[in-house]
Amino acid sequence: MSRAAERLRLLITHLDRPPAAIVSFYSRLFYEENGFLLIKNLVSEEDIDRFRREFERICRQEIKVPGLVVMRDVAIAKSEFVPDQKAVSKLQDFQEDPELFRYCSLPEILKYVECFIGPNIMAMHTMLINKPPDAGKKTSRHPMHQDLHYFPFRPADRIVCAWTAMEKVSRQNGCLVVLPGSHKGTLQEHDYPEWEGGVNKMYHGVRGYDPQHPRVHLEMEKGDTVFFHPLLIHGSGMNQTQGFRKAISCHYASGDCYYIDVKGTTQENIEKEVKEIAARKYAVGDEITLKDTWAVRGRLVQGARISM
Ligand SMILES: CCCCCCCCCCCCCCCCC(=O)SCCNC(=O)CCNC(=O)[C@H](O)C(C)(C)COP(=O)(O)OP(=O)(O)OC[C@H]1O[C@@H](n2cnc3c(N)ncnc32)[C@H](O)[C@@H]1OP(=O)(O)O
Ligand SMILES: Nc1ncnc2c1ncn2[C@@H]1O[C@H](COP(=O)(O)OP(=O)(O)OP(=O)(O)O)[C@@H](O)[C@H]1O
Ligand SMILES: O=C(O)CCC(=O)C(=O)O
Ligand SMILES: [Fe+2]
Ligand SMILES: [Mg+2]
Repeated sequence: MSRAAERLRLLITHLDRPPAAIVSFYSRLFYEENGFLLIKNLVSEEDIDRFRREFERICRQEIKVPGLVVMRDVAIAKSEFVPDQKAVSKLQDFQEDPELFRYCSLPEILKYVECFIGPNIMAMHTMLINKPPDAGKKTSRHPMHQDLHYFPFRPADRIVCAWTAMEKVSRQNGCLVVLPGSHKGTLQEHDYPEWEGGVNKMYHGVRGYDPQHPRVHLEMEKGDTVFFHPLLIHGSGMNQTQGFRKAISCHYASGDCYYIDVKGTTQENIEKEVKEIAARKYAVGDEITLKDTWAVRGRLVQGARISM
């Protein structure tokens, strides 16, 4: 951290009731310098319990949600056991589930999001991550990556992710691991890591990041929320407990972001995979672009949808 930020931090910790303006200024400075900001106890226990119950209903197949993608861990998918609802490792694209989507509109979340990306706010990508106990092959890990690799829209500074712990997350159950300051770099090349035990579909890892870069493990309590920049290099460790580690997240972009053509860029490989999946799932041809797959999923949650 810069000396300015460190002095502010000391000031805040030494004051009984630090002025809100100082806390805000420090928070913003911390985000600019590190690429993430952790806010403790932001989402209520009651809301999280409701999200959990909705997740369980989906797993039990009591409701069907249009567009929802249910992922199973690759180790479980390839095992001989019949996968039950417990084997769900991730829900993706829950924008058509009103109960889960409530997360994306929570005022306490949007208050921060607005500070980072401005008043026009689109919820672009939603996930509920249910990291399973590792079956022994370390496939529960999420390789280090930059989320911008998946996004064909810009500018990067007008995109932010909110990620809320739905229970205590620790090094034991595979908390987030971040490389502070890595968001100041550019988008790197990503590909599947060469892991012996296999790797989940689309879990690309950043190629050749500096292993000497300091790492921070973000241990969090239920309701704690981290906001992070789409260029921040992050991942998560393996889940060495018997419980399923739960988190809910949304990627927001400003309503006045613009789409880019990823042809000829490092993002070509992910575009190819997304197109293959879209073709299978929606029986569409090659005319569908990466842009289209995002434009249909994005939902306005505040302000105006201008160019997204
Ligand atoms: C409109 C397209 C939507 C997709 C867009 C996704 C964009 C992601 C954006 C992310 C933004 C930011 C954050 C980045 C985070 C990175 C991610 O989380 S991306 C990961 C999300 N992954 C997906 O969305 C993958 C989409 N899902 C699928 O392709 C399929 O569900 C499937 C994983 C291939 C499973 O297919 P399905 O037919 O349902 O399952 P089976 O019939 O049981 O298996 C078929 C085959 O696939 C193997 N398999 C199953 N699960 C996995 C897995 N998790 N990883 C790898 N392989 C898997 C299974 O073993 C079978 O293989 P076999 O050899 O044929 O036996
Ligand atoms: N050999 C490796 N190659 C590439 N990435 C790795 C490797 N080992 C760990 N990572 C990545 O580092 C992050 C943390 O993973 P890991 O499970 O090793 O936890 P850890 O941070 O080393 O904590 P612990 O030491 O408690 O296991 C994950 O994103 C994981 O994918
Ligand atoms: O919850 C996790 O393990 C992190 C997932 C992640 O970084 C992602 O899906 O982009
Ligand atoms: Fe990520
Ligand atoms: Mg390790």
